[in-house]
Parts: sequence; structure tokens; C-alpha cells
Amino acid sequence: MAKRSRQSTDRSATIHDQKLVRGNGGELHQIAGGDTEVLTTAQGGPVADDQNTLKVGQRGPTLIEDFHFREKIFHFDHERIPERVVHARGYGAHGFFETYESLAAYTRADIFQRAGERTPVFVRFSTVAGSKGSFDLARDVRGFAVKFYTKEGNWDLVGNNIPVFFIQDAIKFPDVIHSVKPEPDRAFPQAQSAHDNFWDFISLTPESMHMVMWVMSDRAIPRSFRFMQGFGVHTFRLVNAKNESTFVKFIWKPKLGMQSVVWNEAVKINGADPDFHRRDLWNAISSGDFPEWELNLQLFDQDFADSFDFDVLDPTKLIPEEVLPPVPVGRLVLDRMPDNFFAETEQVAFMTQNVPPGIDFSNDPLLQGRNFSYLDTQLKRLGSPNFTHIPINAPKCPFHHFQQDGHMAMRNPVGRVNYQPNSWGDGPRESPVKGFPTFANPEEGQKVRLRPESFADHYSQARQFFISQTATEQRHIVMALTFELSKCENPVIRERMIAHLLNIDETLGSAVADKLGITKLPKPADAAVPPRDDLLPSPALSIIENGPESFAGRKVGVLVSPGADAALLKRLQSAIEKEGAVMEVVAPKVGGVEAADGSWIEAKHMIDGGPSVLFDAVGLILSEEGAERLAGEAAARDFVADAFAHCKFIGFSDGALPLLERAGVDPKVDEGFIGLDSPKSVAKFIESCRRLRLWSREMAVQL
Ligand code: HEM
Repeated sequence: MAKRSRQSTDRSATIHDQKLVRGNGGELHQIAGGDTEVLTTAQGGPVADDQNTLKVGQRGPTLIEDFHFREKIFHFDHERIPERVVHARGYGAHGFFETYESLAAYTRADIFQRAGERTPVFVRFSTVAGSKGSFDLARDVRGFAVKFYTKEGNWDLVGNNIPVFFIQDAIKFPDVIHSVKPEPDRAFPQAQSAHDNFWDFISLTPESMHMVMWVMSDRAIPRSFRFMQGFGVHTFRLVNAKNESTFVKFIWKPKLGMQSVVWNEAVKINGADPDFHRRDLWNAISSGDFPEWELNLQLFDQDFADSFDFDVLDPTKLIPEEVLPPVPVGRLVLDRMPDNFFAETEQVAFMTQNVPPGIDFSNDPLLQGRNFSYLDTQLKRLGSPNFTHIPINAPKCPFHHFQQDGHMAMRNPVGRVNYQPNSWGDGPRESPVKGFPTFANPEEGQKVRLRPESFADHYSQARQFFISQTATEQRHIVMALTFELSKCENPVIRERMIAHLLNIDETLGSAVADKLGITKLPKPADAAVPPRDDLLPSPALSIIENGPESFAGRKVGVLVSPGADAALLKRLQSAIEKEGAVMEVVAPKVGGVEAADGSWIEAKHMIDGGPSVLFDAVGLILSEEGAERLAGEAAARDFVADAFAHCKFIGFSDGALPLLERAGVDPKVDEGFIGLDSPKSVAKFIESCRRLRLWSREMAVQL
């Protein structure tokens, strides 16, 4: 029996700033009126009530006749599409590519013909191993995929932030990916290479050693997509109008310079803000701070390829920049976020096979395999061969073909003609002049399943990478390997890896063995060819050696307390903004604090929500009383202690001393602490921040 109503008969309800209508059961309705659009079904039928299903009586069963309910739930039930089999978690943005000078001497590709030519692009950054909902700061390779909407069709440069790869032949791709993904029986670990299966595979695949050095380096924990390099990895070809071919490697260099975080920081960021990289890109682009990269080419001919130390078709090798300097040929600017994540970032379909006339493939066996895989996987993921009809995937140049029908066909040929040749009209027809001319490279040989002997050196470039790193970066590699291998339950896998590391660099192998508690070093792994020790260090491979010398694009978190010096905060803010960086205020309460002069300081974060791992440098503008109070709070002590441990520059007002003391840090310990009490000292703080981190502190902290 229905209960008696205790409701008032007044049907209007005010909730703070919102005026709504209350329904029979107390639920709230927002009603269309004035210019507000009327809610409809997908068929366009206007909806009267979106809060209640159609029932028999107030408390009776729901009727199947309720087409609005059924359509709404049916559509919801089918919202998900399969996530990418790799690179599932990603974030994209729109922008443009601008060509600096004509490259007609090398390529007939229209995009490179005219200085100043702008081509629209869509870029998607990603991690590889984790699923769509995993966290941003996994230790992992980052995808850097660029779709150029050229006047001759789409060109997809589907690269990574690492210039080499784990394997030399595409037939091994399912194996390397299976090994790094969660183990099939237990379905963990998520978004991590630190487990037996991955290291088991790697330790039995010596060709992966060069890539492993990169993945264990700071390159695999970037501070921002904006501060990463990108690489096409493979050798490609450029082909000019005279049909002459030049080999090319593609390299993206960020204008803001490279920067990574440290591992302890990455672990904490993943908890504090799992969306750290996407939020960073969103904030930068939304605030008009458009990230920019230069496209660089390493161009070479067959003679160079023949004389180079390694096979240019081997994707586990790079050409050092000191050996073949990259030439900047254009810039990529990202200046617009997608209107809808699913429509654009999720549905974008990159394919290495998408190349315009003037860009061609080499015989790299990884690239050749990728050219099949991407088309195949898009059909699975997007569900129809018509995925090119989705606006983000459609070319922006005119296009005409006779492909038709299929699921969700949005564009079908109009009229009678859907074949070719035909005698009904003018086209479309093939064009030997404008069409894609595959470079006629002479090829001959027996059909064989054979790895070229020229691919057999597995260690020399791994060693070159290691010796090109600063002492700090080498230490990070040792720590990363130690951490990852410590997660292997099977000790044999650890020892097998040490056997490889000894071939790369003896100090590296013994340092990791020591940290793992392996007392007896294994024999170095048998090498297919003896590792070389005559390759010179390549300074271009170090992040720290190639710092930006600017703090632009970075972020300072300033912790304030009641009674803080508002004038000092303002001075600091204007200096930070002048540098092209951003300041965010952290306070005990998100509502903000009252400053010493009675003004109100707005805050962006409360302390737990804005830990110092989210910032590149920190400021402490505290009254003495405020600092004393904060000294009793673990989150405030961590704010300071973490910033110190992560080698960040710390600017502080005199009042902050009680907090520094209770956090266990002595501001006299190194030059990373800068008192902020004069305008000059604010300038000194900014100047210090340009170094990004005080790496010399790291040995003292021993994180
Ligand atoms: C140099 C080696 C490689 C690089 C740089 C690379 C890069 C990428 C990137 C950046 C993506 C994400 C694209 C996006 O954002 O949508 C991706 C996805 C993918 N890659 Fe690779 N990859 C490599 C090797 C391979 C190989 C050898 C295969 C298979 C033979 C492969 C198969 C795939 C597949 C199936 C996807 C998912 C595509 C999708 O669903 O949209 N990749 N790869």
C-alpha cells in the first residue's frame, strides 16, 4: 500500500543557484523553457520526463513499451569499443605543421614543397603497456603519433619517444607485448614492466638490450608530453620528382627542452594525479601556452648506409647525432584540444602505411610488419572498414574512390558508376603523374626466414647509450634496473639479466648485481658478435646535458599560510609568469587564507590535494605562526621533504623556518634553498629554477 505523502505541494525547488521542479517522488526535473533546447531521443522525438521509467501505477512494473528508456539504456550498453591492443592510454591534440624551406631536392611530397606551408595535424601521445584507465607516469615508452592531413592524403608518422625498439622483426611483436602486459593467469601487474614475464622474455632476447637501456633511463618517465622528443624509429625514404631516393630518419625535438621526473616522484604522482600528463597538456593548450616541436631529418645515402657501423634497416640501432647531424625542417604546434575525447582521440586511427607520394618505406622488417598490423587492428577496434569516414580519420583534401557500403557507411558513390574503367563520365581515374610512385628499388634473393648477420650486434649501442649519460642518469638506470629486477620472483631471471648487463658495461652489471644482493657475478652472456668498446659517447643522448636553460612551461607550487606576505607572493607570481611559467597556490584550506595585510589569497589546492610532486619547484610563503601550525601536519612536512628529496629548488620566506626544521631539512645544506625576502632573491630563485633540478643533492638524499 502506498505510504501517505509528507511532501509540500510546492513543485518548485531551489538548490543554491539552481531553480528546478520537484516531481511526484521528490526527484528534481530541469525543464526546457525560453531558448533551451528540448531533449530528444536519438530519433528526434521530444522527451517529456527523463527521470522516470514508464510504469503501471506509481510502484508497479516497468513497461517494455517505454521506447525512450530502452533506447537510452541500449545505447549506453554499447558505448565501449575495444581499447587499442597496445598504446591504449593516450591523449591527443590538434595543431599544425609548418615547413621551413622547400625540400624539393629530396622529396616530391607536397607538404615539404613550400616555405611557410601549414598542414593541419592531429597528435596522440600514449603509454604502451597499460590499459586505457591506467596511470600516466608508468615506466614505459611513450607513443608520439602524428597524423598530417596533407593535400595528397594523410601521412601518419607513428613514432615513439625512444629512437629504437625491442625487437628486430615484426613477427616478435605479439611476444614482446604479451610479456609486458599483465600476466595471463593473474591479470597483474597493470602498466608495469617490473615482473617475471617481461624480464624472462627480455633476458632471452638480447636484441632488446639497447631499448632496455632507454626504458630504464629517465626517458621512460617524462615530466610532460611537452618535454619529450619523438622518433620515427625506422629508416624511411624520401623520393624526389626525379625519382631519386634519400634515406631519412625523423626526429621531433621539443622547443621547451627535455625533462623527466625521478622514479620516487613518478610513483607518488601516479597516486596524487593519475592524469598528470593529460592534465598538463590540457592546461597548457587551454591557457594558450602552445607546445612546439621541431621536425629534424637525418638524411643519408646508400654510401653512408654502407659505411655506417650498423645496418640502417635494424630498428634496434640509431645513428648518433654527432655522426649525422639532424637538420630542422619545420615546426609542429599544438594549439587546440579536441571537442570530444572519444570522437577524436579514441577513434583516431594511425597507420604506418599512410604515406604521401615522396615518402616511402625501407626494408626494415619491423616497419614492413607494422604496415600490415595497423590496418588490420583498426578494423577490429573501430568495427568497420569505413573507419576512414570518421571525421578525425578522413582526409582533408579532396578524395574520390569506388569503395562502398559496409557497416556505418556515411559516404557512398552518388549516381550509377561504382567501378573503373567505365564510360559514364570523367572520373575518378588513376594518375601516373600525381599518383603514389613506389620507389623502384631493385630487389632479388631467395625466399628465406633468416635474420641478417648485420643485425647481430646486440650490445655495442646499449653501451654507447649508457656511457653517454651523466653520472646522475647512470645512477637512475642502475636504480631502475634494480627496482624492476627486484620484482622478479625467479632469481634466475635476475642473474640472466646481469649476464647481459656485464656485456653492456661492467660497472653497470656489477652495480645492479650488488644492489640485488647477488654476491657471485654470473659469466657474461655469450654474445653473437663481440661487443665494441670503441663507440664514442654521444652527448645528444643525455637529457641532463641538453637541458632547456629556461623555466618556461614549468610550474611552481607555493605553500601559503594565514598571515603570509601577500606582496611577496605577488612579486613571486609576476617573476614566474614573466619567465613563461605558472604559479599555483597551495593552502591549508582550498578556500584560501587571509594574508598579513588583510587581503585574501585564493588557493588552487589544499595541501593533500597539491603535494609538491605536482610541481617543478616550490615556494614556502608562510608566517611563523602558520609554519609552526603546518609543522604538525604530515602533508605539509611531506610537501617540503619530497621537494627536497626530488632535488627541487625551494624558495622560502623567513617565516617558513619552523616547517623546514620539522620536515628535517636544513636550508643551509645546499644552494637549492633560496630565501625570498628581497626582490633580488626572487630573481635568483627563478634563475636557479632554470636548472630544473639540483642533481648534486641526489647523492646526499640517496633516494
Ligand atoms: C618502432 C616500432 C613501433 C613504434 C614506434 C610504434 C608506435 C605505435 C604508436 C605510437 C601507437 C599508438 C597510435 C595511437 O596513438 O593511436 C601504436 C599502436 C599500435 N601499434 Fe605500434 N609501434 C611499433 C611497433 C609495432 C609493431 C612491430 C607492431 C605490429 C607488428 C605494432 C602494432 C601496433 C598496433 C596493433 C597498435 C594499435 C593501433 C590502434 O589500435 O590504433 N606496433 N604503435
